[in-house]
Amino acid sequence: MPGKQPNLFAFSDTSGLAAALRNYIVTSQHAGLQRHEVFKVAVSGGSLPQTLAQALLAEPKSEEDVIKFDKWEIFFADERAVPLDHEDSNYALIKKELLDKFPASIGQPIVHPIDVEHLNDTQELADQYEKKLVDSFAKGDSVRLPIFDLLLLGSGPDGHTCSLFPGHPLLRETDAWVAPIEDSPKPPPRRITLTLPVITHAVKIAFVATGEGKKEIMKEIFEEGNGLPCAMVNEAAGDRVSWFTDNAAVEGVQFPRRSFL
Ligand SMILES: O=C(O)[C@H](O)[C@@H](O)[C@H](O)[C@H](O)COP(=O)(O)O
Repeated sequence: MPGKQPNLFAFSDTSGLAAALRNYIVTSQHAGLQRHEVFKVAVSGGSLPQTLAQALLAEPKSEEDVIKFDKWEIFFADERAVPLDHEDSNYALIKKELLDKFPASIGQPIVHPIDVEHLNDTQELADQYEKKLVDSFAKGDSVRLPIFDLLLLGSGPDGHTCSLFPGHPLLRETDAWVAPIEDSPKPPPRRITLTLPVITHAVKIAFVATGEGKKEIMKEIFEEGNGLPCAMVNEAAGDRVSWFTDNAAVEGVQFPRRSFL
């Protein structure tokens, strides 16, 4: 249905992509601050944090373009059940790529890592993370789902996003906000992840997918769907979803590109 389709943006290089992503994040930040004076974001791991750093660490072009990092609350869209200083930790990755590089003078965000007390029990790890979401989003009220201002996600070469993998029973989860997974086909196997209802309920969802290695799966996601997790997000959230890609990742993909204005 026109207007309800995801936005597909393709750039010739990562600097063009990063500049547009910065613009999009700033617009989303502005909307979040208008709405509730904070900006609630969840981020994934993989190659995303590096692109994010390129986008966010650039000098602001105007007053409007300033990243108000001290107003951000950062959650993890998925996380591996490992200590926070482990090389597989998404927290460690974001810290290294982004948080540590942001000058302290502009203020620090509130960051919500997993509670490493529960690394041996992924169900408890997920439950405790869900409690953090309840504390932040529900504040004593009963809410059906948290509404993130923005999700910043990646797509795996098999069409997974967060730690939701093709054909996995977790794709049918309807109640939990955060779920454990013990058999992730992408190592490490033990993780927690936001569930599909939480992902598709966000105000905005941005995917970043770059490189030739993504070409085949992008074709499948956009042309066939095939119940792939990324396609499920596209279908459920429609034009609240924006894909930031490079030309190599979408070469030959039959889906209308939008120009980023
Ligand atoms: O923890 C993870 O494994 C990630 O959160 C995962 O969902 C990632 O975003 C995709 O696998 C894309 O990764 P790339 O951008 O590295 O391809």
